[in-house]
Amino acid sequence: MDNFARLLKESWTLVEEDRDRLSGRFYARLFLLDPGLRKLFPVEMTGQGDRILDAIVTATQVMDDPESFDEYLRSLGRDHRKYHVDAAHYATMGVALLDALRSTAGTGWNLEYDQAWRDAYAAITATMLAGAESDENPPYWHAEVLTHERYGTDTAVLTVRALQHPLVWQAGQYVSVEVPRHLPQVWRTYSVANAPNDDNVLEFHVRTPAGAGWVSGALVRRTKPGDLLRVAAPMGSMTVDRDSGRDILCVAGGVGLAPVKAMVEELAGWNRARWVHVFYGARHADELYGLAGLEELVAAHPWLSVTPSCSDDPDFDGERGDVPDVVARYGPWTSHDCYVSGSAPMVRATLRALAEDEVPPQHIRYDTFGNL
Ligand SMILES: NC(=O)C1=CN([C@@H]2O[C@H](COP(=O)(O)OP(=O)(O)OC[C@H]3O[C@@H](n4cnc5c(N)ncnc54)[C@H](O)[C@@H]3O)[C@@H](O)[C@H]2O)C=CC1
Repeated sequence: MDNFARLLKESWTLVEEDRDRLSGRFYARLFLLDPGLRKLFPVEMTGQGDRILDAIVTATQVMDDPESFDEYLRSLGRDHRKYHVDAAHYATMGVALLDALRSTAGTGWNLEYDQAWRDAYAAITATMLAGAESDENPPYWHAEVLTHERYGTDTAVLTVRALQHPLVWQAGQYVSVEVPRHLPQVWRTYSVANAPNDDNVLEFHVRTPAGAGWVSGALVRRTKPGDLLRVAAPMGSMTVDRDSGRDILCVAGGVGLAPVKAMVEELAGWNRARWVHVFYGARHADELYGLAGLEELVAAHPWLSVTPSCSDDPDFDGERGDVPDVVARYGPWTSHDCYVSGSAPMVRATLRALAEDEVPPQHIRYDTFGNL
């Protein structure tokens, strides 16, 4: 690790235990510097602060990996067009961030850290702005809800049509979604659950355990056909490597099935020679909402196999246990390309199982929603 990356990581340890205070100070300073910025943020700010800081912190922590750094930031810049942020806003946010870091870190902070964060922030925003400027798409698409199906009390599968412009994504990517009617200016990310198509139709799988997740709650319980959503730029690097001849392992937990389904649908358009194994885990059998659809794909494609499993259902007539353990039982996976999608603990456990199996890390792809 070079000195610059070391300074960023080291200085972050001074504030990381104090995220709430850092976030509070960042916003207080930001709105003092430019009260006009307040209107770019949702009325209710709970949780919002962490999202922006998360993005900046993730960026500083991957600075020693320039390739992923560059693509991550360019897509973040494209995505941030939905907030209508411009170069002047980024400059003001930089001042607020440095002030918040200094005052939260206290006496441990020094001039070297200060300079490292200034340089990092300048590099981050330059790349984000370059990403935003190179994007010819609108900042977001209006999207009409076409269908909305509920599975149990907390899961929904919905399809939407992006209206004003072709929306180009790659199977496995995710987009942020806003429900303007119920929660203006609050955006959350969802994986697109179908392969790219000429009809501009996107499918989403949403689950919201009781009481959690405002946007997911609105999408599951309050959204209906005809409603208008907003969808922003596609992001994420969990996409099928078409140049690889390796067979494929997909591990999906719950609604983590969404990107896996999109990838399998896309593979159906061209794959002939690669075996594809999907492991699909839920807690209870009645939560395997996507199984019937997967079985239809299995019937149509001889290269596809699907193994469902349940972790908390003693009556389930199939594999039982946490999905990473089930995957480990079926190994070795050393010669496969592996794709993992689900909650952070499930992804972590799967990465551990694959590491024990000695799968080379460069053959594993996943996107993190939340800290791994
Ligand atoms: N691209 C991605 O990575 C995507 C991720 N997601 C995330 O997937 C998650 C899905 O949540 P739910 O539908 O509620 O599914 P869930 O949390 O009920 O997960 C069910 C499956 O995950 C396994 N699992 C859960 N916790 C585990 C642990 N600690 N260790 C090992 N295995 C564990 C269970 O064995 C079961 O097979 C959400 O957090 C969502 O944000 C959703 C869509 C795409």
